[in-house]
Amino acid sequence: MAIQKKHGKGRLDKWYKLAKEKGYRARAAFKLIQLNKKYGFLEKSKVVLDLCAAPGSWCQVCAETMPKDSIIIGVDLAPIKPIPKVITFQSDITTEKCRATIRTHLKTWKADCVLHDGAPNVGTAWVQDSYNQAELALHSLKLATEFLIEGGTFVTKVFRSKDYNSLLWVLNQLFTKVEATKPPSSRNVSAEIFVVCRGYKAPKRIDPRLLDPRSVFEDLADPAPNNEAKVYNPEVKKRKREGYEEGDYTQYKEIAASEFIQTTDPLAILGQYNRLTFEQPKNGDVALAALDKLPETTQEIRHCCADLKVLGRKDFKLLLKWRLKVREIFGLPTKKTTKAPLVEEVAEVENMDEELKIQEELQRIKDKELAKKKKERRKENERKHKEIVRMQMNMTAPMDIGMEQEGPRGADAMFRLKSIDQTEALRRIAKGKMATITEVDAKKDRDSGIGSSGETDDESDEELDRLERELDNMYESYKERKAAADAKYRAKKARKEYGDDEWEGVSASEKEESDDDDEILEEESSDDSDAEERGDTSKPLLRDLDNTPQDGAGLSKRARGFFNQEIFRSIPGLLDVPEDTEGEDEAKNADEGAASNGEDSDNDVPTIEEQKKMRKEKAARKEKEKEDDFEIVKQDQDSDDDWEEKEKKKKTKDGKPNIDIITAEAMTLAHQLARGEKSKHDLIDEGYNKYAFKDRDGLPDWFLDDEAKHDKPHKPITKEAAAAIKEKLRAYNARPIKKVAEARARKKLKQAQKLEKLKKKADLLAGDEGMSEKEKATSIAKLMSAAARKKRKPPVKVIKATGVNRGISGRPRGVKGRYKMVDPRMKKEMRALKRIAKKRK
Ligand SMILES: C[S@@+](CC[C@H](N)C(=O)[O-])C[C@H]1O[C@@H](n2cnc3c(N)ncnc32)[C@H](O)[C@@H]1O
Repeated sequence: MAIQKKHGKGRLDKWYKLAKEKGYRARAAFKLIQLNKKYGFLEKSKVVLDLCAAPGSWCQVCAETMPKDSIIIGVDLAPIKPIPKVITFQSDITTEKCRATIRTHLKTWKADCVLHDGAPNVGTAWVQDSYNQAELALHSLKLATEFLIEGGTFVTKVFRSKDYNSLLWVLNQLFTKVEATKPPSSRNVSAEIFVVCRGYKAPKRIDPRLLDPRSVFEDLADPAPNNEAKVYNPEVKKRKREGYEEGDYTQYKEIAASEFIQTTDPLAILGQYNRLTFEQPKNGDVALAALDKLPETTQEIRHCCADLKVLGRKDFKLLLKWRLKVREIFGLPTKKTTKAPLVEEVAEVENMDEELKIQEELQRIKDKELAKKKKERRKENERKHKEIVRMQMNMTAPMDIGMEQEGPRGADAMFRLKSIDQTEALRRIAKGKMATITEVDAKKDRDSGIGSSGETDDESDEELDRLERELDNMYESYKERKAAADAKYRAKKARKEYGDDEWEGVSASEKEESDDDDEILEEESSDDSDAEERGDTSKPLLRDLDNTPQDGAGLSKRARGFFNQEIFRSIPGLLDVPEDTEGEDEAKNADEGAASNGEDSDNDVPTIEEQKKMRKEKAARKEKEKEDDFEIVKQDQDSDDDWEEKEKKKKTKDGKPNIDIITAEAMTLAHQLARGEKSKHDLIDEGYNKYAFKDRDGLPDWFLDDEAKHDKPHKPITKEAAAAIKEKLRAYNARPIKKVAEARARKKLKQAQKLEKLKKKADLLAGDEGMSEKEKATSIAKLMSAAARKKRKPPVKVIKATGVNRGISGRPRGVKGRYKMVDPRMKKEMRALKRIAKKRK
């Protein structure tokens, strides 16, 4: 992962730009906005105390969000430029003077909310920084306990350090709800976190120790380090997210090798140190010298001692064995020597040795296998990473990734029957229940294989999951980068998010959804028939959110909305809602067909051809019926919120429907429907295509996106439809742009206002009894001519770019109105141009 810079351009992120745009004094404003969005404490507050408020962006947010005439008090060590409706002053929040000043401002009022975003001077050691932050937070809490109203809210910033839990404990004693959260605008690289405490308990007496940093943050004994884990899992390195332990600030440590031999806890040394040294200390170490000369201290052992942090399990074992051997030579007690006196026990030790040997051999084989697998995985990772990078550089399309996999018959193939061979699932599939193998089944199946250990499978699963997640993340960041650079892509994405993509007939995904629903319904109807008998039809999971009845004809919501337009109402057979009778009819037809066929009577399921034929016959019958009868079109019950749909349905003045067809495909379809070349049944038939039954479950986004780009139905376009759309677009483009239209409208409005004024003045003059008719006429004429006179624009001032004005950018000092800067160069060029023009004449 790239390390985010904490300085320079790294700091100027989108929140910084947004803050500049919105006029906030710091990007921190968005932290409060986001916290308030989540918890909504500002809207209901009348008095807010902002501790450590400079430069004042939180105060700005408070002034914007809180009710009118609220009291906002901001205090900081640094001066705060005045903010309307906010009282600010300079003080240290840890002092008594600050407390007294707040009291004078608040008088008898209590604060509904106390905010604290203080940050002491950071840049010293991490431990010190985090402690100072926690201490400052505790000071702010102390002020909060004095000024906060019962039930009030306290928001504070803290660092995730070892003091964090102590602070949280204290907060929990004083508030009913304490939640820690990190708003999205807070940088990920920052250890800061915000704690929002709601419901101040306002106890009558607070134990002073609760707010005293010395007693709250007093050191607890560190738990014993797990050196065994450090030694035997050297690859898994724990990051020091909580900073370094007290007194343990250096990262590199070494110790004499003789210490390792003599210690009773060798694992502790292997876990904590970087190197075992053979260098003699100033005053000399006999044991170390002897150790250095021993033949057991081989070159390999020396290599291992040189850097303990790079050693693996095997190397550590080698060092431990070496230690035991040397201890024996030096006559130091070992397990063997302590057990030596008993003859029977010696025999036991030998036995253990043999077992140990076998175990070691097994371990060696296992290690070898693991190393091989690891190497393969690393290679695969590197290859995938390369591909992603290539894709991000637009050197390859996302679809190329994964092409080298073994395809539909490979080990990971979706339809591989081998993997379900030994499970229940195969039997269930054979029975026709279309059961799928669950993850658990599959896992069990894999783990039960002889010789394959569960641990290895789990590991590879985890690795695969990790890889997939990594791929997904990379694709997400690729999309973000593309969106940042490409406005069209952004617009497309936004359209997709709001489900406002171009209309494409019966969309595959919607179809898929409805198919899924059907599946569930089928299953439930078989299993849950009791519920149906009870009349219990409530199935909340399957409820349509917009409460519009499903037409059951397989049309998507967008398609239904399209066909709901007035123009299609007159087309018979398009909007009729298929009722349950349709199913019954079909069943009847099927029965009839079966009866007439005679030999097929056992087989209840008609073939696809038969179904199509039946559907056509039924459509013809219905058409005939409708020709005879009046057709009753069901009115949609629009909800009030559905104003967009209502607007669409509104007719224009001349009674024509207000339809907006924007694609050539939709126009072609509209033409075909209007001419009767296509019927509803044709549309339903077309809906059953290869795109409608695609299984997209579990497929990665990059793959689905790429599929969606290329693998979609091609709808026909006619020449006339294309021409009609072209004409429509031309008309759209001929309209003036919004700005021009607005400017024109403004001009018109001004003129109308002027005219209105003139009229009033003329009326007054006309009604003036002290004036003769002639005088009235002349003064009205004067008024009119004055109004008609155009205001003369003041002339443009010419300023010489010499003297104090030489090389300045922007308006020269003391110049008002329009101006033009000229310099000798410009003068000369103008003259030259004039000369040339004269010569040409
Ligand atoms: C991150 S800034 C606050 C930003 C502020 N919330 C805003 O929205 O503009 C942290 C502030 O804490 C202030 N500060 C640190 N220690 C303080 C103390 N003991 N008393 C008052 N202010 C302090 C610093 O002066 C600094 O301005």
